[in-house]
Amino acid sequence: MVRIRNLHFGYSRKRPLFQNLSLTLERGHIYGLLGKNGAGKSTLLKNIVGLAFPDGGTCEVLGQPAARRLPAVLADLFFLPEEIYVPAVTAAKFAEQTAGFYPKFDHEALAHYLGEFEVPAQALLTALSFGQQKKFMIAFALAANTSLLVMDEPTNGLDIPSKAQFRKIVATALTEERCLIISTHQVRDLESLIDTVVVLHGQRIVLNADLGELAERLAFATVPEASGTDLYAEESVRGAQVIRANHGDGAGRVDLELLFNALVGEAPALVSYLSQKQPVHEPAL
Ligand SMILES: Nc1ncnc2c1ncn2[C@@H]1O[C@H](COP(=O)(O)OP(=O)(O)OP(=O)(O)O)[C@@H](O)[C@H]1O
Repeated sequence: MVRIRNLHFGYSRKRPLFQNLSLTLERGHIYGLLGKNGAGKSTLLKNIVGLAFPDGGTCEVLGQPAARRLPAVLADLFFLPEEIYVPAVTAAKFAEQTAGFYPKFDHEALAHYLGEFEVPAQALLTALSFGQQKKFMIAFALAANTSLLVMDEPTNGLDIPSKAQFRKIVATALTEERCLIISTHQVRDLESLIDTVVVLHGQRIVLNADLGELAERLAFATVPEASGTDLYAEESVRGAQVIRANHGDGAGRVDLELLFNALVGEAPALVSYLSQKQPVHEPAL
């Protein structure tokens, strides 16, 4: 679905943002793209949807270079940017005017998602609050039913109940045919939604791993004191939060925030452990 090889990209030649970045994304998955502020998540998504062009390497989507922006590819791809702008029309009018760009658009699904999100369908979009506008656009993006759906920080501006609704609705929208990429720097927003975690750090992808596999290999715990064999430890008010090798104690829950902190903190023991038997699809760690 998305195949990036040795991508080089920078807004200026002096400050490359990506160097030799490789990433493969497949259908039937919800990917969570995590990275610190300024790591380049939005820029990577823009390369994927053909709004930024590689300086080197390749970025292919649906088998075509993304930068060519072929009509057949654009009809099967939806990009929801972080900043949204809506025209002064109702939801129904917007759908009438815009759905035609997406051959698989599902009007019934749009009505259903708007109902779930409690977005008034008869109001002018410009009269909605920012959070309601965002929920409208998320509903529209899901209803477009494209093979590739890319959402940049979709939970920004959503209140707590809406974030839970978001997770529920997105989970029901995934099919074997679709690939969803959701970027965020608010790691907790994606817990219990994504099945694969992708971490962007230091100009490259440092992790692209199935959460189930990670849960089998790693154990996350809060303990009174960290031990020397821990792969990563972080002090907290309740003791030490640690990541340990899971020696067959069954798969638990992956603490995404702790894992993320460890990877962007370049925890050498964890990086070395994960690279012993690669759960990642990229030669990054
Ligand atoms: N149009 C642009 N021109 C020049 N520099 C840019 C442009 N857009 C982004 N940048 C720079 O590229 C870097 C990565 O920005 P980007 O928005 O991709 O990061 P991000 O990981 O999405 O960050 P955040 O989590 O804060 O949204 C930042 O240093 C930013 O200042």
